Amino acid sequence: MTIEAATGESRITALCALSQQVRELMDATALTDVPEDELEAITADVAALTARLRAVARETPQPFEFAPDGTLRHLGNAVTGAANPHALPLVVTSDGESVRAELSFRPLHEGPPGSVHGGISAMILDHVLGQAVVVAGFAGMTASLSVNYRKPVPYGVPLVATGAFTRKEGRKTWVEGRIALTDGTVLVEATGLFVTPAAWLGE
Ligand SMILES: CCCCCCCC(=O)SCCNC(=O)CCNC(=O)[C@H](O)C(C)(C)COP(=O)(O)OP(=O)(O)OC[C@H]1O[C@@H](n2cnc3c(N)ncnc32)[C@H](O)[C@@H]1OP(=O)(O)O
Repeated sequence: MTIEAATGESRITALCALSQQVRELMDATALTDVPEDELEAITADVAALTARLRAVARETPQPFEFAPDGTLRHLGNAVTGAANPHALPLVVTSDGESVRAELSFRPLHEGPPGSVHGGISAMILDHVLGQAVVVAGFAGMTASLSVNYRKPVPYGVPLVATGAFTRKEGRKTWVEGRIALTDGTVLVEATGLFVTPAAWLGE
């Protein structure tokens, strides 16, 4: 994989603004209660906008790249990508040893009525654990992820996701993490095994 320097920052800013507006559209769609004729009119408007966006299209989302400040970013990522409407987007920070992200789910993420879908929580933890692998100085793909659902995850509530390295053996790295309320109450725990593909090491 080649990582290139970003170009066209003002266009990136516009793309991120569009993605945020689409998130709001998705939220509004999940909660709307407008009459049926209004739904049909809005559907036609959205279809027209979709066609305008598809007029000039990439084959893949925005790539891994170096931002102008020298940091790595992946604007097309489904969890962290500011240019991907699917992403929260999650902002993961690190103290050099572990990783942390403050987040809040939305009604759009509903699984069981009134709480967040378990697969959404697992997706967030997969990413946070992957970042913990990177912070530990390694790189890898998720080989296995074990998730323990302790309590239903509410939406519309501030939460904290954390992840940390536990051990390393050859190309295998184990990490653990959790999603908790801000008072520390653990909602979901996960352990992950990440494997550095032999190809990444030129083996
Ligand atoms: C900063 C960015 C953070 C991003 C976080 C998001 C992470 C992701 O979502 S990644 C996407 C999801 N994961 C994937 O798509 C991975 C798909 N799988 C693969 O590519 C490969 O199977 C991969 C890379 C996991 C392992 O492939 P490969 O390097 O050929 O493994 P292989 O040589 O067979 O095995 C290496 C070791 O790992 C072990 N291993 C491999 N796969 C598994 C597994 N699924 N479960 C348990 N152990 C495994 C093997 O037993 C072996 O152990 P040992 O060295 O003790 O004999």
